Amino acid sequence: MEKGACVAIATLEVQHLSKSFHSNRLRGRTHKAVDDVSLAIGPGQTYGLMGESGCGKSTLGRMITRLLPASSGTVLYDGTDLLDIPQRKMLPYRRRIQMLFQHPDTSLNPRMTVLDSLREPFLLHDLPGKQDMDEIIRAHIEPYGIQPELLERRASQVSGGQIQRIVLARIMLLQPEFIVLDEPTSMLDVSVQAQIMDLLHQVQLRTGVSYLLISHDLDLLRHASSRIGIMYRGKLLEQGETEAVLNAPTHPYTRELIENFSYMRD
Ligand SMILES: Nc1ncnc2c1ncn2[C@@H]1O[C@H](COP(=O)(O)OP(=O)(O)OP(=O)(O)O)[C@@H](O)[C@H]1O
Repeated sequence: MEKGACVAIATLEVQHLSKSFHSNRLRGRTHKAVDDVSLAIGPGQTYGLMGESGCGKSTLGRMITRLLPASSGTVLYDGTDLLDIPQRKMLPYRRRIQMLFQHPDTSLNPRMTVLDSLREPFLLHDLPGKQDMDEIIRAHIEPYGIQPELLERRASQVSGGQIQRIVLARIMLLQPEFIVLDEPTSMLDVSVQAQIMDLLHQVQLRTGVSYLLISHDLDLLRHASSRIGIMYRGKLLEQGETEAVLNAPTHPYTRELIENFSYMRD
C-alpha cells in the first residue's frame, strides 16, 4: 500500500436520488434527468455505470460529488448524508470524494505548468508537507508514468493521455477514498485507453480507493467493474454483479444493449 495511502473506509450509499431540471432551454418544462436511483459502492470496489448518452450518468456523478445540487434523495458516506453538509463544511469531504472528467483539454489550466497544477492540491487543501511540496510531487509522479521533464511544460503542450495521468496524480495527492470516473478514456486513442485503465486499476490496488466508473463501453465495464448498473432515461433499470447481469440480464433493455454491443464489435 502507498505510503500515506487512504484506504476507503466506508460504503457509499446513494438512496432514492433524483434530479429535475427546469430551464428556459426546456421551454419551461421539467426534465427528470435522474429518477429515484439507489445503489451502493463498497470500499475498494469499482461500480460500472452504463447507459446511452443523455440517460443521466454524469448528472448522478455530479450530485454524488456535490458539484450539482440534488432535487431529492440522500448520499450516505461514513454515516453522513453528504447532501446535508453545508458548503462551508464540505472541504474535508471534497478531499475524500473526487471526480475525474472525460475531457482532458478542459481538466487542467492550459497556461499553467504541470508542476503548478500539481501544486494546487497543497495550496487549496492546505496539505501537510506544503513547504516540501515540489519534492513530494517529484517522488509522487513516478508510478503515474509522468516523466519529470513534463513538470515544466504547460498543460497545452502535453497529450490527452498524459493529462489524464497528471489529473489522476493530482487527485491522488489528496488521498481520496472515492472517485467518480466520468468516461475517463472516451476521448483517448484505443491503445492509450488501455494504459489509463491499467493505471486506474494499479492505483486502486495500491491505495484501496473506490470508483464509480461511468462509461458507454460494455467491454471496458465488464473488465473493470465488480458490479454494474444499467441506466435508461434517468432510471437504474438493473444492477448486480457484473458477470451475473451481463450473462443473464433480466431487463429487455439490458438484453438489447448487450446484443447491440456484440453486433458492433463483430
Ligand atoms: N444543466 C442542465 N439543464 C438542463 N438539462 C440538463 C442539464 N444538465 C444535463 N441536462 C439534461 O439531463 C439529461 C442527462 O444528462 P447527463 O449529462 O447526465 O447524461 P449522460 O448519461 O451523462 O450523457 P453523456 O453520456 O452524453 O455524457 C440530458 O437530457 C441532459 O440534456
